[in-house]
Amino acid sequence: MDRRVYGVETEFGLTHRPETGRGLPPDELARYLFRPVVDFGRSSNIFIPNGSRLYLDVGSHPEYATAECDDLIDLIASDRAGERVMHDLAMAAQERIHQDGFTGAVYVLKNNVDSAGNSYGSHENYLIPRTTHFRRLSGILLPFLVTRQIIAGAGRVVQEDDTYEAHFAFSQRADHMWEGISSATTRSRPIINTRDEPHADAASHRRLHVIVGDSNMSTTTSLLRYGSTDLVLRMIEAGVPIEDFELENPIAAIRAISHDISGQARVRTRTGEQVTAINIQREILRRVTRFVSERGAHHSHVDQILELWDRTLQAVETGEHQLIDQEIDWAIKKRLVEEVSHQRRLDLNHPRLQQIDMAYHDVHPDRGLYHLLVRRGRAATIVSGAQVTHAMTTPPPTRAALRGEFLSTARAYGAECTVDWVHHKLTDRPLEAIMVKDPFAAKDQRVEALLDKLGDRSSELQERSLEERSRQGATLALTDKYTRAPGTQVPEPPLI
Ligand SMILES: Nc1ncnc2c1ncn2[C@@H]1O[C@H](COP(=O)(O)OP(=O)(O)OP(=O)(O)O)[C@@H](O)[C@H]1O
Ligand SMILES: [Mg+2]
Repeated sequence: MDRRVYGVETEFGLTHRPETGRGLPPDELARYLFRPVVDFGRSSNIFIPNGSRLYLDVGSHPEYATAECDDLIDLIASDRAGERVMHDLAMAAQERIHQDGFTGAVYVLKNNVDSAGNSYGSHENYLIPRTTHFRRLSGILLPFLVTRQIIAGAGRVVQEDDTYEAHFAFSQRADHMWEGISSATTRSRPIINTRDEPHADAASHRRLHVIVGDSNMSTTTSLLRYGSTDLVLRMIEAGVPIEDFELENPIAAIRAISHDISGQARVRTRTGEQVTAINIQREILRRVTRFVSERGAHHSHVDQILELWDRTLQAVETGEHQLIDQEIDWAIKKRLVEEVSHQRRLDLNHPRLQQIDMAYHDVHPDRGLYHLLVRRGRAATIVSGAQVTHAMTTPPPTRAALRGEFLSTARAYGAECTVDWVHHKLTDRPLEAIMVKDPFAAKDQRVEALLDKLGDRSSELQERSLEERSRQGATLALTDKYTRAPGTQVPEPPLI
């Protein structure tokens, strides 16, 4: 596929640390956090004007699912916008918590394990053609995903326990995966989830749901993670033959690889060969590079992705982690941990280093250590603050644009509506509900016609400025795009 739709869902860790005593229980804290969401959308599971979804499940890990993006930079900006939304909500929650007589700070962490050892995810979605043979796809993709952590892991300080000495690992999520492929997400945690909900025309497409990744702070790591996966998928879709690396036990392999930062951990393929993650990644990169040189780059970041991919493998192979310690999360974090451990003479088991690991993922722009490193010029980034602000209010030019416009217009006219990834419905006009199966469709005449029934939009609606919107709500993402000109009449809905 030349164009692909991508989406990322991120679950966040949430904690309250009061000045003394115990923090608020997680579910209560989550309710504080989501109060502005419920005020805005009358539910804790809503789509917002930028086309994304904000969601609080029964647990206490709030989720932000980006709108459908057809460009990697849009995807990364949209994911970052989710962090900013969570941060804004946390600050508003903190203020109300203080008003209610509690002390302390609210922390939102974009990581994958909390201090009690619970894991939460960062799920990737890729639109793929239905014609791709799924067995072949998973045969190639699984070894790629099992080993992808060496190029895109978030890094983790592992403390000594019954199994391990204290050490630094590639991934946070690797120890929490239980199956290679299955249709369940929560109980068994497969690497690839096969639940078939395409949010597209099921006759022609599937939505590939990858739930193995670590949440990334670094935007360059994100580019490598999504960009490399997209390239591997393209090669599979084109039917390019690739060496069979199917692993005998993908789950044992993912753990063994994570816990050996030298990249030398050997894992067995189904054919009995012993290979390292570097062997597998090198071979895949070689094939992808040849594929690109034969067919050309399909977007402007391909060269950057291939260069960073190669350099990251070289860093692992040689142990020269400084080659990537501004661009790849695990290496950025490892350098930081090593510096602190050296300066303060702490061994890796020291709780302070666990705190550093967590603080790396703090989404707070002043307090979070990843953000601090960016400010000090020690971590590279490819998405600007302005791009993130834009993504908070503006959907990418895909079906998300339709959803955003639909929501914003209905809100301006005070018309109740419901949307999901494919449906658009005005509550008062249920028979006119519109289904948009094409995730690339940024325009749809039927949606336009339905909105036209609300009024003469071009003369009655006024777009509000960013300044005006930033004064309105707890977060820019939960503000209205339009105001309605005074005196505008809203037409009566049809009698049904
Ligand atoms: N046709 C599509 N192809 C690929 N990605 C899509 C498509 N349609 C939507 N997406 C993306 O898929 C993600 C769906 O997130 P959502 O959390 O709603 O799904 P889910 O994980 O299947 O559901 P849940 O979290 O309720 O279990 C979003 O990031 C969205 O942008
Ligand atoms: Mg989800």
